[in-house]
Amino acid sequence: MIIPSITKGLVFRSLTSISALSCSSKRLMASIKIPKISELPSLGLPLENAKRAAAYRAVDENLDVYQHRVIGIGSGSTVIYVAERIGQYLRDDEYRDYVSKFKCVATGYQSKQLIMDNGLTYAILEQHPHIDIAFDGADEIDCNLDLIKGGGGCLFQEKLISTSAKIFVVVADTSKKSPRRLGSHWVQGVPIEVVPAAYNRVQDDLLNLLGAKTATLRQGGKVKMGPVVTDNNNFILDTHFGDIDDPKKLHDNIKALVGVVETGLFIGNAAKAYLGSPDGDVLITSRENPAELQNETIMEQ
Ligand SMILES: O=C[C@H](O)[C@H](O)[C@H](O)COP(=O)(O)O
Repeated sequence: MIIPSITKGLVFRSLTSISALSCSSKRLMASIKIPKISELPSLGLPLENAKRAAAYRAVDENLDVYQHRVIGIGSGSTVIYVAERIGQYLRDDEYRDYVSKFKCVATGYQSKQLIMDNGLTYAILEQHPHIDIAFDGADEIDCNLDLIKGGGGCLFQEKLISTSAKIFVVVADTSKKSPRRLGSHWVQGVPIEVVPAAYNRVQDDLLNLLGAKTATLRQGGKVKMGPVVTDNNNFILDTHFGDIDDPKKLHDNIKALVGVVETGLFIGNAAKAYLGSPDGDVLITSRENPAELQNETIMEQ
């Protein structure tokens, strides 16, 4: 079992050094004590337990309630638990005065909703261009902490937010770990956001100039006839290259094509990744220690 990270994390360490707060506004919202990770009821679905474990640990161990002010909230099904955990801090009297001052910037429509649904303050990057910390999911994570993202179609704004953040923390379940090189797990292909008028031309260039095996215009399927349109009114080409030898070079080559807005290759900007398992264990890798497994034994030391 994982030791409850609330007793290990940044939040707790900071708490020990401050005295209790007083504020009349904190009575406006019903107070809860933040649930300990070790005491959380099962969500009934192993994958959801894994995602929640990763997200809660990532928040508890990296969010500095007393120092951080601008928070990036990513997209996807795992980051739901990040927003939920930060919302729990907001409802705890110990932290409310600090968390209520957070400005949360979103990577798309879904994350804007998550921010508001959890009672947090939504803000825009134009007003808050310097993000203290950002949390986001990933579709594949390699041993260098390079990522494929954009499975949910949010890659451009995700890159904007994650590269504007001093600390970028990835949250995912362990199935997202790349078995070999990037591209070997997320075989649906690297998502590439393109200007609609250029999608044919970019598709040809990907196949003929950059050696893509497939470059498929993402379709809405049953929920929307025709191509998926991103939050930025663009299209997405899911482009499979097989195992990617040099993700940075491939990213640079794709970006050089006229009509490309952004790629789902996130190279060199994730500081840490939290990968949850259904039993609640969390594998933590960091840029300094890419292969390091910080399991329950290490956490107990
Ligand atoms: O466009 C979507 C994002 O890049 C997501 O962060 C990514 O697809 C991971 O999503 P999930 O947490 O649902 O696996």
